[in-house]
Amino acid sequence: MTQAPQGPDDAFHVFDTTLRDGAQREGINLTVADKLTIARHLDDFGVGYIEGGWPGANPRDTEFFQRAAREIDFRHARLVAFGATRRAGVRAEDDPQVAALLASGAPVITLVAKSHDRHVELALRTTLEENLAMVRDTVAHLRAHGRRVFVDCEHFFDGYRANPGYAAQVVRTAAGAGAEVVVLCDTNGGMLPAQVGAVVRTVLADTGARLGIHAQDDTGCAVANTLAAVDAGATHVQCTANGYGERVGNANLFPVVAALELKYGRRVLPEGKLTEMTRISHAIAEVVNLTPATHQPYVGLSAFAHKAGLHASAIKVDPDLYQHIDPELVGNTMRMLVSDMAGRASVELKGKELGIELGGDRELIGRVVERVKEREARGYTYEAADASFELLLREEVAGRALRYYRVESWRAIVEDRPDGTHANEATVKLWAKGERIVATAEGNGPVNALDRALRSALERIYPQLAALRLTDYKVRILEGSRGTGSITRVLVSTGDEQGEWSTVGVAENVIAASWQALDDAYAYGLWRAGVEPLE
Ligand SMILES: CC(=O)SCCNC(=O)CCNC(=O)[C@H](O)C(C)(C)COP(=O)(O)OP(=O)(O)OC[C@H]1O[C@@H](n2cnc3c(N)ncnc32)[C@H](O)[C@@H]1OP(=O)(O)O
Ligand SMILES: CC(=O)C(=O)O
Repeated sequence: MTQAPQGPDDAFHVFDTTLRDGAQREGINLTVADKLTIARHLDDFGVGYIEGGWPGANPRDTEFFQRAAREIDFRHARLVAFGATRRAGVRAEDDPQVAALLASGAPVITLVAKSHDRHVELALRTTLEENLAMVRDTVAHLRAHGRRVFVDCEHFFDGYRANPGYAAQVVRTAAGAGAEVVVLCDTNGGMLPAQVGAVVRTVLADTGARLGIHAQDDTGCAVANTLAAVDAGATHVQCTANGYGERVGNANLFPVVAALELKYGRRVLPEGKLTEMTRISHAIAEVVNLTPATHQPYVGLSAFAHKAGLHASAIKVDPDLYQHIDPELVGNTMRMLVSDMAGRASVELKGKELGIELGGDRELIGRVVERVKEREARGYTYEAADASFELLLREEVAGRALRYYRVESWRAIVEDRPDGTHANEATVKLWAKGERIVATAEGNGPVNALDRALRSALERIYPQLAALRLTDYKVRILEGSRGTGSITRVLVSTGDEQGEWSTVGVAENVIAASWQALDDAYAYGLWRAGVEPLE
C-alpha cells in the first residue's frame, strides 16, 4: 500500500465511513472482498480518507486492513482505522484494542470518545476525569507511534446541551494531546441545522481546535447539518456513500461533495472526478446489494427526470429553467417522462432523446399527446414502459403499425387436476409473411404457456427472437374495489445482449393484459434488431 501525498485540498477533509458506519446499516453485510472493492471505488472517486472498519473488533475488519495494505495502491485516499479510547483503568499500552489499531498499519486512526457526561457515568461507568485521561493517553500513545489521530466526540451535541463546559473540555483535551481533528458527532441524529451551526461556531471560538462533523440522519437533516457545520467553520466532513449507516443512515457523501464543489466552489475532489459520481454511487449500491435509490439527489435515476408538461415546455427553451445544475456535471442525464401530465414539449423532447426528429409537427405531436392521455386514463403507464411509448410514437410518425404478425386468435387454458396440480396450455393462431401459423405450448403458468406458444410460432420466421429474454413481470390491480372485475396492468421487462426495455398491457383479464405487454415486447425487440415490420 502506498499512501497518497496530499488530497486536492488537505485543509479540507472529505472523510468516508461507508466501510465502518455505513456497514452498521441493517441489511448490509460486507465480505472482505466487498470492502476492498468499495475502498477502490472510493479511492477512484477521490475522497481524502477511507475509514475501513474497526480492526480487532472482528476478524473481517482485521483481515481487511491486512489485505488493503497488500492489495490496494491508494491514489487519493488515506486509510483510517477506527476504534475506542482505552478502557477505564487500563494503560493505553496495555489495552489490546488500542494495540489492534496500531497493528492494523493504518496511518490514520479515528478514536471514538465520550463527550457527554451522562454517557461517561452510565455507559463507561467511570469518572469525568478518567474519561479525559482515557482520551489524552490514547491520543498521545498513538501519536508517539507516529499515527495521525482524529477524535470522534460521540453524542457531542446532546452532551454540549447538558454540560457545555465538559464537552468543550473533551475537545481541548483531544486537541492538546495531538488529535489533528476533533469531530463533533450528532450520534443520535436529533439535531437541526441552526443548532449544529451555533454549537460548531461557539466551540471553534472557545477551543481553537480543528473541527469536523459527523451527522446521523434521524431528522432527515444529516446533509444540511453537515453543510451548516461547514458554514460555521468545520473543515472535515464525515459521510457515507448513498447515506448508508446505523438506523436511518448518515450524511450522504454524494450531495455533500456536490454541494461543496458546485455550490461552495470548493475543490474537494481531484480534477474531473465529480462526473464519476453517479457511476460510483451505483457501483457501490451494487456491491452492498441494494437497489440504487432512484430519487437520490444528484445521482438518482429520477434526479433529472421531468414529468410535468409545463416544465418540459420551459426546458425546451433552456434546461436551466427547471434544473439546479447541468446533470452532466455529476455524470447523470436529463430524461423526459411521458405520461398524462405531458404536453407537446414533453413529447418533442422525448422524441429527441430517442433519436426521433418530430420537426415541430404540431398536429402529429398533438395526436401523440392525446393518445397517451387517453390510454393513461384507461390504466396504461408510459413513464414505466419506455418501449411501448416508443412504438406508439414511431407508429404515429410512420402512419402505420410496426408489427410483425397479425393475430387471428389466442387462448390459454388452466386445467385443475384431482391431485391438486395444474396444467397450463396455450395456443396462438397468427399470420406472418403470408403464412398461417398455429402453435401450442405448455408452461408453468398460463402466461408462460402463452409466451412459449408465441415464441414457438415465430422463431422460425424471426430467429432474432431467440436472443430475447423476459427479465421481469409485474402485475398491478388498478381498481381494487371491483375485486376480480378490476382493471389489471401488466409490465414486462425484456432484454437482449444490448439492453433492456419495458412494455405495458392493460385489460380486465390478467392474461389479456400480459398478451398485450408481450406483443409490444417482441415487436420492440424485433424492431431493435433491425427487422423490417410487415407492410
Ligand atoms: C456511535 C458509533 O457508531 S461508535 C461505533 C460502534 N461500533 C461498534 O460497536 C461495532 C463494533 N463493536 C464490537 O465489535 C464490540 O462492541 C467491541 C469488540 C468493540 C466491544 O465488545 P465487548 O468487549 O464485548 O463490549 P460491549 O460491546 O458489550 O461494550 C462496549 C464496551 O466498550 C466500552 N466503551 C464504549 N465506548 C468507549 C469509549 N469511547 N472508550 C472506551 N471504552 C468504551 C463500554 O463501556 C463497554 O465496556 P464494558 O465491556 O466494560 O461494559
Ligand atoms: C462515531 C459515530 O459513528 C457517531 O458518533 O455516530
